[in-house]
Amino acid sequence: MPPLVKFCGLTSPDAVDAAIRLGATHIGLVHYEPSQRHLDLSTAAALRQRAGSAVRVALLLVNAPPELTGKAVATVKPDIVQFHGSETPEWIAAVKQHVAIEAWKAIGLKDAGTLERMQKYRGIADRILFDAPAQALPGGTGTRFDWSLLKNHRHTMDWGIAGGLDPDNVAAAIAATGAPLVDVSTGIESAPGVKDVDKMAAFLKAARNI
Ligand SMILES: O=C(O)c1ccccc1N[C@@H]1O[C@H](COP(=O)(O)O)[C@@H](O)[C@H]1O
Repeated sequence: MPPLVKFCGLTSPDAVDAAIRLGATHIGLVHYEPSQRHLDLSTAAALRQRAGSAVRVALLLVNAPPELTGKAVATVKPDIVQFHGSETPEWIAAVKQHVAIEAWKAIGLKDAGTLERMQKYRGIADRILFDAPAQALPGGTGTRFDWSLLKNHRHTMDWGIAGGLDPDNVAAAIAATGAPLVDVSTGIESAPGVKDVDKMAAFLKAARNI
């Protein structure tokens, strides 16, 4: 079964069209002001509408307060909210009580202890996205984590990997981890926030031809 492929941090209609044409299964829109891929809610809503049902759309939020989370979901109408900050299971459960939405939780994978601690998201997050531990920003930095940490891990939740993936390393990352979903942002850009269609195509080819 080829892995699901999510292109995150799309900022333009052209990038959305290319992701769909090339066959990505998911796209991500970032609403987080410090990010170079930040979209205001009306721009995110327009890109989400453009995607229609051709791909699943994730809205990435970082520690957004409840009112903002509600407003963002109501405005953008994503299929998924990707919580990419330090949101607790209680936080995500509270959001899900108000809005029926698929919730992904990004986890900065530092060591084996992280794999134990993240069990508290079981039954609350619909997918865990393993990423590199937070740097200056909590994600989107092109930083890898140690893939070998997942080698013998028995997964108890749906999951995927992110963090420093690119067309040259994604096949090795899938081989090392067995990831059913790969998520990339920096690795398919020509400049921060600008997606490169050739890199998007190369990433999909590498992820699917293993
Ligand atoms: O893209 C961002 O700017 C961003 C900001 C804050 C949190 C997460 C962010 N991006 C997500 O981080 C992972 C890994 O990205 P990369 O491939 O290493 O650049 C991915 O899910 C991005 O969408």
